[in-house]
Amino acid sequence: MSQRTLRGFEAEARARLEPAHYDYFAGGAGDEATLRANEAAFARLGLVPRVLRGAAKLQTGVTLLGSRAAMPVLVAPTAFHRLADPEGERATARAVAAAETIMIVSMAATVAVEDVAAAAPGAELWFQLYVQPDLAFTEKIVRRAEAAGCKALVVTVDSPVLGRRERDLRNAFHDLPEHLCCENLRDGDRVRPVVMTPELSWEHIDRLGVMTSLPIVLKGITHPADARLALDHHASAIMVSNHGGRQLDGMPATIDLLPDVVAAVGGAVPVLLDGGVRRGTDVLKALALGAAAVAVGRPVIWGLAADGERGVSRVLGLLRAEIEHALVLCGRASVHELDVSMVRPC
Ligand SMILES: Cc1cc2nc3c(=O)[nH]c(=O)nc-3n(C[C@H](O)[C@H](O)[C@H](O)COP(=O)(O)O)c2cc1C
Ligand SMILES: CC(C)CC(=O)C(=O)O
Repeated sequence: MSQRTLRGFEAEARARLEPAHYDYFAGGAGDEATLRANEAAFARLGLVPRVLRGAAKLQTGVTLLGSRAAMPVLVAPTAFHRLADPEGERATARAVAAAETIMIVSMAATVAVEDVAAAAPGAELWFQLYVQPDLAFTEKIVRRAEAAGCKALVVTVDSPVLGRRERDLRNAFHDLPEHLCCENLRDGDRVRPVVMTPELSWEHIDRLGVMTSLPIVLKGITHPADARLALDHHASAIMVSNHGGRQLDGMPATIDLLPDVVAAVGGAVPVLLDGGVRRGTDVLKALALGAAAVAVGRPVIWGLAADGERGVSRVLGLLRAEIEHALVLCGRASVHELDVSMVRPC
């Protein structure tokens, strides 16, 4: 067992998971070119350190939309945690609370958002929403997230339809097992399916802005023109994401898309990034290129499948340690001191 790196956790998780469930978590859309590109692009960037700057006392904390995180790494929203561990999202949230960071709870969680919040008092939770075509039902979901104490609404905008995931097609993985369901979609005595909204448009974002006073984060913005539109439509933050390569295959890596989005936003709101972050040095590269923080998706699932809450704690702890180590080696005392001059192709 090699659990000294985030990638080591994947091997352990793979050994424990049902093969079709492993494929669901690990896989991407189409040829999985974007899935591979996300990690490969980080490897093509190098960090150029400064020296002799006496960086002994480190500062890794960030504040995002009023939520405090002890490191610039959030937990990205991922569905179906109870496929990885019986405690599911409860275990993830406890580990996130201990690591003092932020969990973006998926609308497609297998534990209700109220129960996630109750399991981890003190955890900073944001809620991810897929706008449902039934806007009255969408509003009910938003109200539940607000009442559970979620501090931001993360609206996923890259999924007007679901990506074509060929591993899932091959495995005929369409549904959760009988004993699990998307608890946030309970409606009376039935559970609604997750439905994508092909007609999703800026008008929906405007309506959500009226519906809630929570800050709205748009997840899945990649084109600079959309980043500018997001500002016009009062987004409080933007998340550069290609959904971990699970939606439009053939998209560039997120780290390669980040600089143009950062330039378009011009500092007006925080820009977050996810996709392929596997090392503390990846976090530093993203921050140097203008991200306010990053999020990790699969590594958290690998930790959860390998060893439940402890596994997620280990994954988050490894990232924190790697960030601190890389910061010192880069001659920086704070995650706020990173700038574009320290990133070069390698
Ligand atoms: C198994 C799995 C489930 C996911 N479920 C959701 C989801 O419910 N909502 C969402 O907005 N994104 C979802 N995502 C995308 C993640 O939020 C994130 O964009 C992606 O995982 C980041 O890439 P990484 O896995 O390389 O860190 C999911 C990703 C995975 C791998
Ligand atoms: C339930 C799914 C729509 C969750 C998701 O976003 C994903 O699998 O990428």
